[in-house]
Amino acid sequence: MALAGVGDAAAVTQLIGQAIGLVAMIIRAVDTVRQNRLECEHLACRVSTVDGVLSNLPRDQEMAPPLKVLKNTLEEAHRMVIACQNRGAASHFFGSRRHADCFNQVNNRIISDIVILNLSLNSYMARRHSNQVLQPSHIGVPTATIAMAPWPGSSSAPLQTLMVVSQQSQVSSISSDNPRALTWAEIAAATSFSVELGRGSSGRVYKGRLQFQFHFHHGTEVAVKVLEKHRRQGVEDAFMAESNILSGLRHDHIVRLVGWCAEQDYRMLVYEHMGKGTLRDHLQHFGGGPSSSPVTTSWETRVEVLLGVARAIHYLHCGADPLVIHRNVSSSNILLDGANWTPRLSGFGSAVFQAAGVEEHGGQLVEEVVGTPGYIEPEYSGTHRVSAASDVYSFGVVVLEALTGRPPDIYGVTLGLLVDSVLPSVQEGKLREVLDGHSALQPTPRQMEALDLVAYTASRCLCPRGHNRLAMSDVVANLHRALQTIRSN
Ligand SMILES: Nc1ncnc2c1ncn2[C@@H]1O[C@H](COP(=O)(O)OP(=O)(O)OP(=O)(O)O)[C@@H](O)[C@H]1O
Repeated sequence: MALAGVGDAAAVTQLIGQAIGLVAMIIRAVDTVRQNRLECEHLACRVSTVDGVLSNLPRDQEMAPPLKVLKNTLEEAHRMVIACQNRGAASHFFGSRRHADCFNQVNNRIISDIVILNLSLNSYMARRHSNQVLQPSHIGVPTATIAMAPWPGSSSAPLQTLMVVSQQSQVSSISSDNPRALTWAEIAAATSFSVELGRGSSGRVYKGRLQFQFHFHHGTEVAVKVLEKHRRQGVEDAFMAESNILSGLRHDHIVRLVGWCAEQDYRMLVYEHMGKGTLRDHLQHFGGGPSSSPVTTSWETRVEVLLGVARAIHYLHCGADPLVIHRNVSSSNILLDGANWTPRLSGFGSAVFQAAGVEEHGGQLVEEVVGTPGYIEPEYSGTHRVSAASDVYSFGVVVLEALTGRPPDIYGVTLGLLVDSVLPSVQEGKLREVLDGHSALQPTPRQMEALDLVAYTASRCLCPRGHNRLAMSDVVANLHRALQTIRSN
């Protein structure tokens, strides 16, 4: 593929700069609006999610056409917000049109513009990938074009997308089954919505089995997440984040998205079913719960699970393209494969693309602090600036949970957070006092040596940001060493 020439690259950079500038102008203008305040705030929230996408775009000529369309929409959105600064300007701008309809239209246009931009990005990355000579570690190949249903509010012409396979050595070996748009009828054929697997902040998850005759997915067990219709704005953003981000990720320790459904008001995400539940399910024998699984009864399996998840987060931070911050790493978002207990990171509804060059400013500014209580990094919750280091902190809490078997948020038991109640003992070298007391987990001296390293790693994930907190690459290295120590037992 011909890469963009210098002139093209400069023009694309300029377009990106203009679009980012418009995003900032819209967000600033919303502060002073007097009319339609709520709608303007929703609009600002929507456009702020565009920011991360824009910052990560390659300077390639292929990006120019969708960028121009997005820029026009942002200009329209900016004019709308400015018009809302006073009543006279608003009635002049909207005329006899319903204000809510105008906001809906511009919101829908922004969504469809981002989807088209994302499709161009995927196609660019697929072509770039196919031009590279595959090294032995590059498992998987770029894949076929798949049809995607028209997004509500977008043009009625079907869109085309290409999925890419990342170049990480841990990329999934599954190469031919890419996420695709599913119709409501296909979902209804797959599930009766009677077996509930769990509930998240955005909806319920049901078990199903795909019925695609003559398709390799026929008979695949799936988990169907139905995003609830209330809180439309949040649902739309979670759906966009999860479908956009997850469909570009390929890793053995990241849950696989099979497809999505965006028909009329429905927003559903379909994943490969993970038959053994979540890591939290297997740790909660503390206070009563299942107690016979290898995750519950074996230090080796626990450290294997932690290592797999650490690799997945490391891939998000350093290997994915664009890079991703998960923002909701927790033991409930670590699913276990039914076949072999392989852990897979899930819960990408709050994930964001990492904006370039924001680390030195303390991370990227986000509208809302999201995450699970007990896992949220204090710096992020205090400043609204999220960074890869925020995921490292949350992972540190997961490691403490795996060591102690205790939940992250133990109000009602000891009135506090796990970090506050357990970390001091770990730092004072009294790990044994807080270690999971399950009868099958009495550690041998070699295991204790490994667990000390795991605990030390947790404490270095949980120290204040900038005070020697580990990067995920170091976490992976430490956990790998700990696992080898256990296996050498
Ligand atoms: N692929 C899957 N296989 C089996 N069970 C699943 C799967 N995905 C989710 N679940 C179950 O559904 C529950 C809720 O999942 P969901 O992804 O909605 O959680 P969440 O991360 O809290 O949601 P959100 O990201 O929207 O906040 C999980 O805790 C798990 O029990």
